[in-house]
Amino acid sequence: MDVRPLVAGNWKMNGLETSLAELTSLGKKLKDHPFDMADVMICPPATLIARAHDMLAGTAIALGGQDCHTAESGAHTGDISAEMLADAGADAVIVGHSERRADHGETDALIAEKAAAAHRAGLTAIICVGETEKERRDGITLAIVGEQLEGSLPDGVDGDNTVIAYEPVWAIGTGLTPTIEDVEEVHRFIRGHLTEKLGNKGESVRILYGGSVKPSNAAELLAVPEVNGALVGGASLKADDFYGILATYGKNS
Ligand SMILES: O=C[C@H](O)COP(=O)(O)O
Repeated sequence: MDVRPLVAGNWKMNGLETSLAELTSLGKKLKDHPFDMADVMICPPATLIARAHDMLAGTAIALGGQDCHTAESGAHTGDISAEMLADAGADAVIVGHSERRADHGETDALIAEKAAAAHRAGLTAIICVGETEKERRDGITLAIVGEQLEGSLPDGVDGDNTVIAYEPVWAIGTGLTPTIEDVEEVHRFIRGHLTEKLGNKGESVRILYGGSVKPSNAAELLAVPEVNGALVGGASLKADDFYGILATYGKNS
């Protein structure tokens, strides 16, 4: 099944008010060169979502958060609920990024609860999976990704409310990428898992590749079968680089 690609930028813990100039610049590029080949999203730090939402009104750029709590509200100092992200103007939220799995000990079960919270708030959950360098070396990549999918997907997943991002941990921010064959193998495996679990609904869930995607390698990576877009870290911080990745899909003017 042909699914509309999504290119999402994850700013991680980067971005002050001055960084919003990059969003203005990206919005202008997309306005000057109307682009309808893929959905475009930026996930800035939570502090910037509301301002970004105001700035991006009328543009094709959607917004996402980078994490959410499982609860709607309550005594959880420092946390942000999916409802709060939606209230600030987000359309989606990343859950289970490997940096959260590593830095905060997040488990598959917690990530499934966070994804369910995203759905409850009307947000698309972008659920991240991916193996470490050692796991790849040990030849257990598919087993690890399968286990993460099994544990991290809540009930009720479909192509409208969920996106899967395959991000090999060792490829994040390192400049390293898997071979095209390895990317294809994992994406086909994820698609198989989704269709086995969800039937036809599993066909429409977008599967993004993430890990050192940049303008110079995007064309090759995004052309791989079952790669339905990218989750971009470092290269999403600059409008020119991010637009260079988007332009891989072509522009209509
Ligand atoms: O969420 C994005 C990824 O972790 C990829 O980051 P990167 O493009 O800087 O490697």
